[in-house]
Amino acid sequence: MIRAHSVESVRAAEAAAMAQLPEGELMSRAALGLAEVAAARLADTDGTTVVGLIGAGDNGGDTLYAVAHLAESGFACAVVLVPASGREGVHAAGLAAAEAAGVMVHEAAGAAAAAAEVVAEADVVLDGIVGIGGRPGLRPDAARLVDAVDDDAWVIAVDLASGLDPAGEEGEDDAVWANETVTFGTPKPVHLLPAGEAATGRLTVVDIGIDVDDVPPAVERLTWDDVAGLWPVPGSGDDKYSRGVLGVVAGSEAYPGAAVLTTTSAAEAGVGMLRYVGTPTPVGLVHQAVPEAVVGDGRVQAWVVGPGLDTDADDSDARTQLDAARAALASDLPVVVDAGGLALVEGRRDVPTVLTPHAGELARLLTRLEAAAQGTDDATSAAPEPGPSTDDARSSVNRPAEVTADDVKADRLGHARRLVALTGATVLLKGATTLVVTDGEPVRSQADAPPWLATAGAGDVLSGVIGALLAAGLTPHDAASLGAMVHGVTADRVSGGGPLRALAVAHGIRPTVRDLLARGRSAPS
Ligand SMILES: NC(=O)C1=CN([C@@H]2O[C@H](COP(=O)(O)OP(=O)(O)OC[C@H]3O[C@@H](n4cnc5c(N)ncnc54)[C@H](O)[C@@H]3O)[C@@H](O)[C@H]2O)[C@@H](O)CC1
Ligand SMILES: Nc1ncnc2c1ncn2[C@@H]1O[C@H](COP(=O)(O)OP(=O)(O)O)[C@@H](O)[C@H]1O
Ligand SMILES: [K+]
Repeated sequence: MIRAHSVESVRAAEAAAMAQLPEGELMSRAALGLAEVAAARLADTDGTTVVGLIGAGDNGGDTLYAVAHLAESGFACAVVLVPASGREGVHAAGLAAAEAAGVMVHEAAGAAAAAAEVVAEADVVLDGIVGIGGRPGLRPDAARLVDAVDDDAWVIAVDLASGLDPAGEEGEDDAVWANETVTFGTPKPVHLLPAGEAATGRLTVVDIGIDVDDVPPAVERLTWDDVAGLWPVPGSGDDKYSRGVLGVVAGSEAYPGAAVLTTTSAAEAGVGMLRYVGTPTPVGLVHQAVPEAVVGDGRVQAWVVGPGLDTDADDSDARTQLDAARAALASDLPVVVDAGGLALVEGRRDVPTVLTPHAGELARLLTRLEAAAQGTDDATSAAPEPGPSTDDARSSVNRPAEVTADDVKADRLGHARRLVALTGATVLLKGATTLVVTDGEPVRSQADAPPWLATAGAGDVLSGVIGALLAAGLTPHDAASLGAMVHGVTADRVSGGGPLRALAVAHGIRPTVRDLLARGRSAPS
C-alpha cells in the first residue's frame, strides 16, 4: 500500500524528527537524496548541465544544497533565484553552500530574459520554487522561467511540482509539468490524486527519517502486494454458499451484452455462486456464456444492480426485472449500483453500498439527489424556463445548480465527496485515476489501467468483480478499491500496449488474480 499524508501530518512528523536531530539534518538528507536521483538521471541521459529554480522557502533550500552536491560531483550547475527580492529572499545557508561549491547564481529579478536563457540550457532542471508551503498556481515571473525550460530537459520536481495544490484538492493548469518528482519522507496527497498526478510524473520517496507509520494517511493506493492480504481465498471448510452468492440484475432487451460482461467477470473473479435476473434475451445469452450462473431470484449475500438495465422499458418482463432491482436496493444486503441502477437510487443508503458512476453519471445523480434533498423538482429541469409565472420564477431561484460532467472532471474528489455526503455510500468514480471515497476512510486512488480501458462495457466488467468481492464479505471500501485495482491491472496485461475489448478484460481477471496471489505467496514476509 502506498500511503500519502496531509501537509499538517508531514509538518508534525518533521517537527518530531527535528527535535531529535541536529539542526539542518532533515534538509541535508533531503538534498542528498535529491542529488543522487538527479545524478542518476544525468548519467542515464548523458546530461551535463543542471539548473535549479529556487523559491523563497525551504523547498528552495533543499534544491540549493542538492545543486551544491551536483557541482561537487563535477556537473555544470547554475541556480536561478526566482523571488523578486533576489538573494535576500532565499535560504541563506543553502545559497552559501551552492556558491562555495562553484554554482553560478543568477537572479531573475530585473534580468528575466538572461535568467530564461540560463534555464533553457539545462539538461536537468530541479524545480525548487515551492513545496508543501505553496499555494496553487505560479506567479507570472516563475511561470515565465518554467516556460523557458527546453522540451528535451528532464524536469525533477522537488517534493512536488510547483503550482500544484499540495492537498490535491484543487486542479491547477499553471504548474510545473515534471518528468519526475522526488519527495521526502512520505508521498503527499497531490501525488496520487487526479488534480496532480499527471504533473507529478514518476515518484521517488527519499527516506529522511521521519516516522509516519502510525499517522492516518489522507490518501492510499493499493499495490500488487496487497492482493494476497485482501483477496478472499477459500479454505478447506468452505462451500459455494459460505464463499458468497452474488445476485446480478443487469442487461435488458436494449443492452443484453452487459449481462454477459458482468456475470462473466464475477465468475472469473471466483464468486461462490451466481444468480442472474433479467429479461429473455440476456437470459439466453447468460445461459450460453456463463453456464454456471443460475437464472432467477433466490438467496444471495450481495447484489449488482444496473449494468445495461433499461429503466425506461415498460413491457412485463422489464417491469419484473425492475421490481427485482428495486427489491435488491431495498434489501439489507450489500449492493453495487452501476449505470441504469443509479437512476433507482433515492437518497441515503443505510446498507453497505458501492455506487460506481463515471463523471457524467455522477453529475446526473448529484443534480437529481441535490434537487430532491432541497425538496425541488427533478433537476433535469434545473434551468429556468422562459417566461415563468411568479411562483415558477421563485422556485427556480431556489433550485440547486445543475452539475455537469465538466464540473465533475474539474474536481473529481470534491464531487465524489458530495455524493458520499448525500448518500452515505462508498462512491467509486471511474476515470484514468479511479477514486474510491467512503466517509471516515482515507481516499483510495487507483491508476492501474491503460487508456485503452476506456471502452464500452469495461464498467460492466468492473461491477462484476466488485460484486464478487462484496458477496465474499469485503467491506465496500476494500471491495471497490481492490476491484478497481485488479480490473486495471488486468486491462494493462491484456492490452499489452494494444487495443482492448471488455470481454477480454473479463476473461483476464482469473489469471491476473492467480498471478497476484502467487506473488503474495512468494513475497518475503
Ligand atoms: N521542514 C523541514 O525540516 C523540511 C522541509 N523540507 C522542504 O521544505 C519545503 C517546505 O518549505 P516551506 O515551508 O518553507 O515552504 P515552501 O518552500 O514550499 O514555500 C514557501 C514559500 O513559497 C512562497 N510561495 C507560496 N506559494 C507560491 C506560489 N504559488 N508561487 C511562488 N511562491 C510561492 C511563499 O511566499 C513562501 O516564501 C518542503 O516542501 C520540502 O521541500 C525538506 O527539506 C525536508 C525537511
Ligand atoms: N483514460 C483512461 N485510462 C484508464 N482507464 C480509463 C480511462 N477512462 C476510463 N477508464 C476506465 O474504463 C472503464 C470505463 O467504464 P464505463 O465508463 O462505465 O464504461 P461502460 O459504461 O461502457 O461499461 C472504467 O473502469 C474507467 O475507470
Ligand atoms: K517544487
